[in-house]
Amino acid sequence: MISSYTAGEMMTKLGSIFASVMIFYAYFPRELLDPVKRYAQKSLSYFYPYLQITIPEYQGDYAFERSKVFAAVERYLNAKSTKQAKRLEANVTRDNDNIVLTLADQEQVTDEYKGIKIWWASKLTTPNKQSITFYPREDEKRHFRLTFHKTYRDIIIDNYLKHVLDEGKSITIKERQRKLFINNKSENWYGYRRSMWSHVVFKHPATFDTLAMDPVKKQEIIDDLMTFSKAKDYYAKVGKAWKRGYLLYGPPGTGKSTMIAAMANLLKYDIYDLELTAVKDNLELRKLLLDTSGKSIVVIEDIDCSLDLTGQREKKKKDEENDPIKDEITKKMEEKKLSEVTLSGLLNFIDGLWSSCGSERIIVFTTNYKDKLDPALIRRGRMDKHIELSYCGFEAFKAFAKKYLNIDSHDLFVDVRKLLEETKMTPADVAENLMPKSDGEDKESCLMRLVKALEEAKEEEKRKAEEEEKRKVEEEEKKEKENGKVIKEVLENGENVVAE
Ligand SMILES: Nc1ncnc2c1ncn2[C@@H]1O[C@H](COP(=O)(O)OP(=O)(O)OP(=O)(O)O)[C@@H](O)[C@H]1O
Ligand SMILES: [Mg+2]
Repeated sequence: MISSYTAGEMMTKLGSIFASVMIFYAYFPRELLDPVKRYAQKSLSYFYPYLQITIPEYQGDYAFERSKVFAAVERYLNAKSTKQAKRLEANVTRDNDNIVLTLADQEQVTDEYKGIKIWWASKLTTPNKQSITFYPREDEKRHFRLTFHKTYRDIIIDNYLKHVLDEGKSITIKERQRKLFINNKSENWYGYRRSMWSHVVFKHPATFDTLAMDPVKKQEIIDDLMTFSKAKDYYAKVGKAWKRGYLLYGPPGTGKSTMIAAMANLLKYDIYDLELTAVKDNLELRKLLLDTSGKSIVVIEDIDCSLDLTGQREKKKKDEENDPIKDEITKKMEEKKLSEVTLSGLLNFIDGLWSSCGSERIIVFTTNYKDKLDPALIRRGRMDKHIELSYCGFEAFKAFAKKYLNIDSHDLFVDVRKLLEETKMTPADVAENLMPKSDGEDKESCLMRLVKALEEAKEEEKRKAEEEEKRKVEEEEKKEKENGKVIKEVLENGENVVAE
């Protein structure tokens, strides 16, 4: 009989059966349909050896926040589904141009845990009531359903679900968009925007690979950071807060800020760039601290210029009248118009950071003049590791040559090495001279430019040293002359006294 149907007739027949079922559903009284459905499900579950767990996207009808469990499961399944599922949904992440693939509706993936097979499915339910809403989720409700054999009930509930959540969370951390926070002036803390920190997406390209410095020193810093980031249990065991302080010091242009970006990229932390001069007083500083979160680096750049160490400065004023460094700091401080934050306020801030909410934090200070800082500020326990970033050495130059010119050796390297030993040039200047100025510029002319710049710098240093020497000699001569004059006067006076 069936074979006598053509394909077209077959489709028509099936279509009419489907239509009849739909009409039956639509007109059959709901009060009768629900108990029938419930009864059918109950009898089915009696014979059905599997258990199901549903994880809804929003818990409760009026929940505005997406369930964290759902989000973690979603991340976990996304990682699995890109390899397994045939139908995926592509979404663009917020503030970003990355594409994230998620399981499409009704799509399934299988997972295995300690030899147990688990089936996951993504479901979308659309209620048939007609409503207009601002929240699309009210129309569409998504959930994940996991199915497994009931023999494994305990292991799935006690172990597997925890494993999924942990994995999901760690993928979220790995893939999350990191942020760079900058503190707002307190005038803007309230009102429309109501925020102590403004943020942008943190996308600095610096990494430890691109940071040119002595490889041994670099590896030591990387190891220190990695040990810190994995030491949750250790810190808990010894009863220390899971925090670490770094002081980066060295002349301008030696890569202090670049290293902070590399640290954040390595550990995948957010950065809180704290501008102390925009903070009115110690109380505000404390409030800002409370508004930061874990997995972050709190940075205070140019700490020497941001803080009014009045007490100390007044005491030292006499001895430092001719100190050009101090003059420069004072000038910078005046330009920035100081806040009322005091040294003790800052010390409390750091200690507070150590003991307050959130863990896994790093604090970094940068300065051009380490010696000018109050020892209390940088003692171990506050600043655990002091890192000096200095003028460009040969190893750092080699890293730049690899990065910009893709070479490991060249005849001119000998000259560069000698010149770098004889003169001081910051990595920023070496990079600027070595970088090809156009697409076609050849390696030799880039190296030549650097050699020339180094020679000029050497000449300049020599000239300055000679000038300084000349100045010293002149000063000596002047002093000697004055001393001679005084002696002469004394002698003359002595003769007069004798004559009288
Ligand atoms: N060691 C380095 N490796 C790679 N690039 C560097 C290094 N040092 C400096 N640079 C380059 O030089 C520029 C200036 O560096 P950076 O801002 O990190 O210096 P800084 O030490 O923070 O200076 P300042 O004390 O003035 O703040 C950056 O654009 C960076 O790319
Ligand atoms: Mg800097």
